[in-house]
Amino acid sequence: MKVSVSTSKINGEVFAPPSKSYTHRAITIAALSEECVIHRPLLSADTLATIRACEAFGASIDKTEEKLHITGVNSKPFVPNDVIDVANSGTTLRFMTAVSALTNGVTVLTGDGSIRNRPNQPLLDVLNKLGVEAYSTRGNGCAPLVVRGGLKGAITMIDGSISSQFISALLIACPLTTQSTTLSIKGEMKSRPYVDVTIELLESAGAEILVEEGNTIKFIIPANQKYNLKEYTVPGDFSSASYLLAGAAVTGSTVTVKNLFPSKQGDVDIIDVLERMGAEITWDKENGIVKVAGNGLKGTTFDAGATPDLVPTIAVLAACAEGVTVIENAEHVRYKETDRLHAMALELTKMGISVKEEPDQLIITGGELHGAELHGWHDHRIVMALTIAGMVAGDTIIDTAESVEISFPNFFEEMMKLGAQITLS
Ligand SMILES: O=C(O)C1=C[C@@H](OP(=O)(O)O)[C@@H](O)[C@H](O)C1
Ligand SMILES: C=C(OP(=O)(O)O)C(=O)O
Repeated sequence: MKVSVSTSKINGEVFAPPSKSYTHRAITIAALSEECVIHRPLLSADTLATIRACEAFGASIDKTEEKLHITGVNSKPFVPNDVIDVANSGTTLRFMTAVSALTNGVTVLTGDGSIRNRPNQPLLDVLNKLGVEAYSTRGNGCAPLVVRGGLKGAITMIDGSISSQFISALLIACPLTTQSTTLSIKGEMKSRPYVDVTIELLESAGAEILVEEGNTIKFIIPANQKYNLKEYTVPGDFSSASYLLAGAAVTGSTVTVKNLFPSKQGDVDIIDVLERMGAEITWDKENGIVKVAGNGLKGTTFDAGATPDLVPTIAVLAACAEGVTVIENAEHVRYKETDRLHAMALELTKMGISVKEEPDQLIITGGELHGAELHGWHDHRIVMALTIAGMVAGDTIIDTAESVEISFPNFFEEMMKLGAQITLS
């Protein structure tokens, strides 16, 4: 699908969609519990992959738009009777690799072309130290993965610089084993807020994880725990909201986004960044309402260590701002659905913006965007960010637009309701 974007202003009120990260965790932890109702889940291509995988492990899931009723496997996932296909979802692959380690048989996990190029070796290495046989069929750390269950606790270590999803996955599986686990983090722990989201959900399910901060972060995971998630309401998604808020900021529009309550999501930082760049922004935390009005933006420095998913949005804000923006500490942004540093550098350059790409940085000099034919890289965040850029430039066509299905299926409809001049073909 292609999206054609003309210069647009957007105005009005919109609800942020439910959080993808919270939905993945709620489904997985509910599937390992006995019985749970999840209210307002995100139903998107990625969370549907998690639903399918949990069903393959023996959970039964009844779904409507408004809720999921999950009958879980009470800590004992079955051996799936087919390969698990996670489609495009990294979170699903990493979480289900760890769930596979809890079975008493062999699971094979694979996904689409993008997923089969994303790294998992640090997770496989730790699982092998925890009594599991886990390997990549091609020996390169990428899916297809094979996991023979038998997870036990141990004292071990993992590299924190590639993906926090490895840590979240282990935090979900290890409490259900018969020996405790201590997991130390080697190097800088990237995307830390996502691990905090995992712990928040585990605690809602009655689990206990101890965290030792210090030069080395340590997670101490007591054994023989059970999950008892009974009822959970998914909060709004700040990463998805970033496109709505940035869309208003770059087009000089006024937009109100609801369903944005304080949360452990790191991407809540978008509010701070917009403020720093000069947008007029207010956040009524009690009522979960963010209101933004576009104003001439100016460049900033942004550390992407904790919030990689904001990078495409901030790259577009930078392109529309006066002066230079440095997006730094961003190497891990290359290991997503696509290499997002490279993709954004290339596409913004096509729109006439000067972008310098370093191994872990983008240096973007704001300027006048012009319309262009752009590649969406089959990546939801690239497509949504470039749509915002197109609303400034006009005459912009972006391919692979269907990929918004991954996290924000009604993105274009919501934008059109706000007045964006968009056509799909
Ligand atoms: O755990 C999660 O829900 C996620 C963690 C982050 O990945 P990394 O930890 O690989 O950076 C983020 O980019 C992804 O969109 C969702
Ligand atoms: C990287 C993302 O998700 P995942 O890792 O689950 O594919 C994302 O949503 O931007």
